[in-house]
Amino acid sequence: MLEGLEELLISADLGVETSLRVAANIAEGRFGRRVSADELRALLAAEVARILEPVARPLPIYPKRPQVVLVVGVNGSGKTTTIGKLASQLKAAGKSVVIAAGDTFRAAAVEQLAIWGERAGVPVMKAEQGSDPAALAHDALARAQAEGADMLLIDTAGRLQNKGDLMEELAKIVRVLRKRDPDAPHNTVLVLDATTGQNALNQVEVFQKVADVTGLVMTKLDGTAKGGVLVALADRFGLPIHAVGVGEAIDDLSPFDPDEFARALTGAERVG
Ligand SMILES: Nc1nc2c(ncn2[C@@H]2O[C@H](COP(=O)(O)OP(=O)(O)OP(=O)(O)O)[C@@H](O)[C@H]2O)c(=O)[nH]1
Repeated sequence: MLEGLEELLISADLGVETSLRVAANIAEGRFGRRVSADELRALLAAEVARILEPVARPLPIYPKRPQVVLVVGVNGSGKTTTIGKLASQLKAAGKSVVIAAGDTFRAAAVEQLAIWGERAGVPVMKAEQGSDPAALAHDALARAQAEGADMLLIDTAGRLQNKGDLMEELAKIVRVLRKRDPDAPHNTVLVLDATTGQNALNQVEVFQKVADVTGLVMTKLDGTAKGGVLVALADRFGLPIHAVGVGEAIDDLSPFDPDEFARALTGAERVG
């Protein structure tokens, strides 16, 4: 039974280390007793939910204005889309929001963000292609301060091919922001793509080195990827999971619900 359970967990992308631990926790004290498949799924779901509960935390909103949220992640992980969805949610909650299109390297990324800004009804600050993203971040914060905006969301480039450049670029953005506000950025959110599986663990490690990551968003959970790596991430890093992306539309960003997630992952009917 234990072996079967371990295999199931590994195939659900929990990773070997976490799978073994979860399976061991469940098996503890249960040897010699027959457990039905449904019972096993329920036990598993409860154990997964128990690991995830402490990290299911929405993006904290501070009274401080403007709250600066730096959004980092590799290209294609869903940063731009997540910023658009987040801006829309914040706007709906009565917050005034400014977006900075900080991936100045890719013209398409800036255009895409402008479209999201329009949809969300939020201004998007842009700069010329190839210009210094730190200068843009500075101007965007100056504007957000002048307008008394509640939130500033900053998109960044995600070129991991050259870690040194990325590190320098993000460090410069932070340095420049701190000239205007010593506490900025208040949050650094790493966006991860569920379809990258166990690779998400490496991405967290790399981005923790280049930026002070304070929380995660996992995208593309509407596809075939079940996102079991979130359990491994929680187990290993304990970073808050602020939200999950469940589609390409503006409303497709949901709070992270550990019980629901655990049920979907394990196929259990009910948790507990
Ligand atoms: N199905 C699904 N697709 C998503 C989700 N989030 C983002 N996407 C899609 O993933 C692709 C990449 O998303 P982007 O937001 O452009 O990713 P990015 O990290 O900003 O990438 P760059 O602009 O290349 O830096 C797009 O086609 C999005 O529509 C999600 O939650 N579900």
